[in-house]
Amino acid sequence: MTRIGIFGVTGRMGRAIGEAASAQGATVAGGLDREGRAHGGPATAAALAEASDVLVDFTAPDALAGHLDLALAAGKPILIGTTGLTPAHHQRIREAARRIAVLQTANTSIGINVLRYLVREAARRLGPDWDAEIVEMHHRHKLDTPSGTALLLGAAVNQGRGATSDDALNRFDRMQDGPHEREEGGVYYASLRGGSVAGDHEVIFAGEGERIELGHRAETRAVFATGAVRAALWLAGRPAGVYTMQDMLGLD
Ligand SMILES: NC(=O)C1=CN([C@@H]2O[C@H](COP(=O)(O)OP(=O)(O)OC[C@H]3O[C@@H](n4cnc5c(N)ncnc54)[C@H](OP(=O)(O)O)[C@@H]3O)[C@@H](O)[C@H]2O)C=CC1
Ligand SMILES: O=C(O)C1=N[C@H](C(=O)O)C[C@H](O)C1
Repeated sequence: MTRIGIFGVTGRMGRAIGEAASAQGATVAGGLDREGRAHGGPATAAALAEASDVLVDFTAPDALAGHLDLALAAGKPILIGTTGLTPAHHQRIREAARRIAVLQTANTSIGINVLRYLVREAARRLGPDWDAEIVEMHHRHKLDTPSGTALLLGAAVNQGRGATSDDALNRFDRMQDGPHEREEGGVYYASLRGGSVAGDHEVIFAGEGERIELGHRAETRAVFATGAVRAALWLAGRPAGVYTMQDMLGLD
């Protein structure tokens, strides 16, 4: 049985992953909270990494480097689900992936990863004349804005349009530089926070006289947890490298 070690075991996602593991033939090796306290399993972080076949990280960006170091020291694969990552974090992931398998994704749900594919293909065919607007809503406790998934969907728009980079045309603040017209080709973001919403995302392509709306609603955090366990099982035993949910699902 594959043993999963959970960084962030006391959090919303950590608890949901604990609940999802056994249904997929996995077991929880143990987990750590913010202070590095063990909750089940080995007493230290290093011992937890040793006792796990695969690690998962659903914590906070400033914890990423330490968790990668633990995975590297133990030679164990790690799934990074934490969002709000900067380019420096992504660089750190690429460096670690020279020696261990790392799957980084802002969203482990199957539905979002299929939506990502649909959005890229829609953007490719529609072109920049169709204005792209991304709207997301999450629970009141979420810290990062926009969501990692909104950025992932924006990257899909940029890729579909053949932009020079995944975030080439991103525009986050409509009021920056004062009132002005929408920039042609820009990908704009709107974030809502409130209540207990697990995660809603919508990509709107607005053309002249018509609109296409592609969206996903997570009705429960269990969809992320189930996808995370599936991805962790897939990752266990893989050779070093950076992996994505697309690799796991066989989507390009
Ligand atoms: N990729 C995906 O599919 C998904 C990603 N996420 C992302 O996962 C992350 C966690 O979300 P969620 O579970 O809702 O958050 P919670 O705040 O509920 O849980 C965070 C967990 O991480 C721990 N933690 C917080 N800060 C640190 C730190 N600096 N070092 C080590 N551990 C820390 C907390 O410990 P303590 O209890 O002691 O505070 C807790 O166990 C967020 O970035 C979120 O966006 C969320 C859902 C799906
Ligand atoms: O914090 C959350 O809850 C979620 N975070 C991820 C994100 O930032 O996209 C994924 C999901 O939407 C839930």
